[in-house]
Amino acid sequence: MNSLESVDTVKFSSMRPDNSKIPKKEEENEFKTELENEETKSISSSQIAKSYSDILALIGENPARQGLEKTPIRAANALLHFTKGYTQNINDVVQDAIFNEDVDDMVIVKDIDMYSLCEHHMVPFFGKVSIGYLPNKKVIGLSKLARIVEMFSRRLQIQERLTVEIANAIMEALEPRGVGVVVHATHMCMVMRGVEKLSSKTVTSAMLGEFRNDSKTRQEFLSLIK
Ligand SMILES: Nc1nc2c(ncn2[C@@H]2O[C@H](COP(=O)(O)OP(=O)(O)OP(=O)(O)O)[C@@H](O)[C@H]2O)c(=O)[nH]1
Ligand SMILES: [Zn+2]
Repeated sequence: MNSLESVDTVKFSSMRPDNSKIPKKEEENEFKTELENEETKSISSSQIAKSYSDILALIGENPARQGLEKTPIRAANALLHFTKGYTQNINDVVQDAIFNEDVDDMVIVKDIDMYSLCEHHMVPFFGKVSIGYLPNKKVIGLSKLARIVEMFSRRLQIQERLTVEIANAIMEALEPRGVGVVVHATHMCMVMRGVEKLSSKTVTSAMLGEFRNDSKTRQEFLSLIK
């Protein structure tokens, strides 16, 4: 097995050698202490670092030269940060920050910074996320909307799925009358390589509940996030 395969196995395989299913990260984390999570992270980062060392050699670099000595472990820790969303679930993220409140007007948090990695090239795409919802006697802590964006963007993604996952998670956690999510992003895989279109922006949206069914609600949201 080469080292890239071993990284695959550590991070992404869902089967044990005896073919029993390894629990999903979310399930696993419920039973793990913080110390065990730290240990898992350190095993993953040293295995990923080994692979980065191989990659440095494969691109013609000398992984042993002074400037690169710590690069594999730095890059491994950076990759684990960029993909930390795999270790989070919606309950941990939202915690108890859902409050009963007799309000029913639209709530919007706009221009939430978002950084993700495209799943096709593992190259960054980044931009802004705007979220609106119509409360149904409950509101969510505002920071939790940004934390939900973090949870789904810190994974390998495509922009369309990221947008829908954010909307669905808010719908399930808060049960509002509707949710709207709009994402504006620049894909570095279209800027630094490939078609090399510096100014292109991708816009995606997900509209659920009254945001989908009622054009006035949708229009109000879209004009407020302009
Ligand atoms: N729909 C969608 N496509 C994406 C996203 N991020 C990257 N892509 C596209 O994924 C596609 C992968 O196409 P391929 O032809 O398999 O890969 P490629 O040869 O590297 O493509 P080019 O980027 O055109 O050079 C490209 O068209 C990318 O622009 C995303 O978030 N959503
Ligand atoms: Zn890409």
